[in-house]
Amino acid sequence: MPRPSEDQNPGVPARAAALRMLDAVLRRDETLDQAARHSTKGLSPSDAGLALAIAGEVLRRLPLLDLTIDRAMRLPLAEDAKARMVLRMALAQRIGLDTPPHAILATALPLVEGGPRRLVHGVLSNLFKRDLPQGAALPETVAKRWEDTWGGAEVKAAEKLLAHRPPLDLSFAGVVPDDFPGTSLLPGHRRLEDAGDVTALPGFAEGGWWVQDIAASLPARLVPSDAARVLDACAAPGGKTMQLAAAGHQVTALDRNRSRLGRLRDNLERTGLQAEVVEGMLEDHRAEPYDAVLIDAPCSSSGTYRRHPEVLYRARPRVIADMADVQARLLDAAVPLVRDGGSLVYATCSLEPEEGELQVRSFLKRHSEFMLRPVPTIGDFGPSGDGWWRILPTALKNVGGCDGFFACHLVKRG
Ligand SMILES: C[S@@+](CC[C@H](N)C(=O)[O-])C[C@H]1O[C@@H](n2cnc3c(N)ncnc32)[C@H](O)[C@@H]1O
Repeated sequence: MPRPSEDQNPGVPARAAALRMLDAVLRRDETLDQAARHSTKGLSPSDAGLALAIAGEVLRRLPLLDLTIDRAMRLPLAEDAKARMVLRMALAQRIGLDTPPHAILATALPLVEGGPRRLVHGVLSNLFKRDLPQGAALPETVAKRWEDTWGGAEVKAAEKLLAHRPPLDLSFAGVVPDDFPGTSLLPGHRRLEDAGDVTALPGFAEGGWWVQDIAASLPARLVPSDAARVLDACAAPGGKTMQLAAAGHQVTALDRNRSRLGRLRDNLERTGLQAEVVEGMLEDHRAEPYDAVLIDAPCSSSGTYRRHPEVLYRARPRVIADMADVQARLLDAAVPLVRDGGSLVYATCSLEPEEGELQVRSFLKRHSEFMLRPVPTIGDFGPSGDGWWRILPTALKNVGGCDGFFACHLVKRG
């Protein structure tokens, strides 16, 4: 995409970067993080942060923004028109970031220089005089899928959570200091609203804690405390490896992705925790059977919609089906790596039954040597279905919610 003349207003480069990011996410299927890496090159950290925030606000509200735009147009605007994206960004800044109308206009119009400038100016001037819809909305296909699977209350809860940036959850390696800010919802956990710069929080340099959504902290809690050797089979960037190491297990952290393993090593170094780090595929991993294997499997990530709203556009049925195939292969590959009587913990940050309930039921049909051990109730999280944790959007809804998640504990008969 050509870069507009960005010297007109100091706020334009951040908006131009947001435009490039949205194009990369919605047309080239990139994640926001991937898109941010190449779209924000050369920007100051604060401009890069602003570009990311604008793109995120658009993705949280896209269906409502389009409805508002379509109602304000006399002639329909093409779905992929640049003017539509500029209008979406302008409305998202007004609604989600409270940017003043004059600042929005001054930075939006240069993006359509030599194009439909008058149209964009007219539509925005008109819309800024009206009440704009404040909420967020799931794409229609996702809302329908989740309503069919989980019911309308879960869709409503998801849309409510999506409208706000989520609180920050921290997991602690040891006892949480009494004077540490925030609210504790589980042992070893603190939740902070508007945490700001995490590196400025007490204990960052000492590595006593790391950022981890509370739902993502559940699977490692299923590994029995007496499991000596534990394989974290899809380990990077290491949230669960750190939990397991902090709980005293002897952990092998395996992952196929070298750069993500680099982040895992950095995390271990910062927290001073120990694990054997192995780069490789679970399918090729050969070792003495472990007391427990944790598979935090790659998935559609649809449960992370609050922090990564682009998953709502990327987690299409084809992607879900492909990831379910990968997960089945990983589960099968783990079977010989679990000792008799040992544990296999399976988890995904997905709200799709194909990556959770259905996956496990079909594994149990293929492997009669395994059985489900019901998960316990800890804090507000209790077992559902056949005895797993199915974490839905209504979970913790009065205290800021959490990621959608699935986790279960399988035991190999001894
Ligand atoms: C959901 S992420 C894991 C997150 C991690 N457990 C944590 O808590 O930070 C899934 C990981 O699986 C890894 N992965 C995917 N296929 C794999 C395979 N066949 N063998 C090993 N790792 C794999 C990916 O590289 C990715 O890092």
